[in-house]
Amino acid sequence: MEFRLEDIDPDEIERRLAVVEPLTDSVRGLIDAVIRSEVDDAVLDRARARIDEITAELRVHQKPGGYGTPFTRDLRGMPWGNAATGLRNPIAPPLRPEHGAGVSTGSVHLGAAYEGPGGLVHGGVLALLMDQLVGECASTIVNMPHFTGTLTVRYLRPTKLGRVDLRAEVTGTQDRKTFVHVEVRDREGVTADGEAIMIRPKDFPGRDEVLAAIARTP
Ligand SMILES: CCCCCCCC/C=C\CCCCCCCC(=O)SCCNC(=O)CCNC(=O)[C@H](O)C(C)(C)COP(=O)(O)OP(=O)(O)OC[C@H]1O[C@@H](n2cnc3c(N)ncnc32)[C@H](O)[C@@H]1OP(=O)(O)O
Repeated sequence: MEFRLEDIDPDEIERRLAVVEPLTDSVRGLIDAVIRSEVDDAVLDRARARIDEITAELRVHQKPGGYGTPFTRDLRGMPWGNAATGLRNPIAPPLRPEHGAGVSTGSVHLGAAYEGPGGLVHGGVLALLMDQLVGECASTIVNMPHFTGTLTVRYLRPTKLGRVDLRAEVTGTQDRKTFVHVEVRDREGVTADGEAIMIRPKDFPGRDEVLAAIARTP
């Protein structure tokens, strides 16, 4: 986990998102189309050549490694490459968590790209979403990042592709540990639940900047 300060204002964030979010959405559409298209092989071949061209164009100037987790002076995080929530990441559904007092919620639409057994959501995808939500739930309660130490998932019944709702709730804290319960529902009710032991790491790159930003927060 590495945090870095990126000193930009809300207008600049909105300007960047206005460009990249529609691009990310278009690529999500592309992923879905690649999975479900029944066009001729020649059309698929032509599509590949055009996509390769676009990929080469985007690679002319790119970051090394992952996108990282930049944050502003107001502690607004911009983890736009995150696998579950990333606003620049076409494989992220994306989950857009909302946080209350010790409770975090989020809803996603899981289509063909998230399939495991036919017509059903992949168990690993559910674990991914649960992991993210418990992480954010534990982190926002004390405004410090937490790692998932242990996440125990029970798959209670199959989860249908389509709308899925998640809810996480802090059930206790002990020193650097925060305990979180999480539930997943499809349109017919609870399909999976989990218990997480979240741990606030003693140290992580960018920690001093995060602490300084928190100290400035009223
Ligand atoms: C924007 C600015 C920032 C501001 C912040 C505000 C909001 C932020 C919003 C969002 C934040 C991010 C949200 C992310 C969400 C995504 C979540 C993930 O996917 S996390 C990746 C997967 N998890 C790992 O990769 C962990 C890998 N493991 C480790 O790094 C270490 O093992 C770690 C940190 C988990 C523990 O290491 P130690 O050195 O701190 O642990 P020791 O000191 O030995 O133990 C401390 C206590 O924890 C228990 N413990 C240790 N490891 C445990 C484990 N794996 N499971 C359960 N308990 C464990 C121990 O028994 C001990 O408990 P006793 O004090 O004795 O009661």
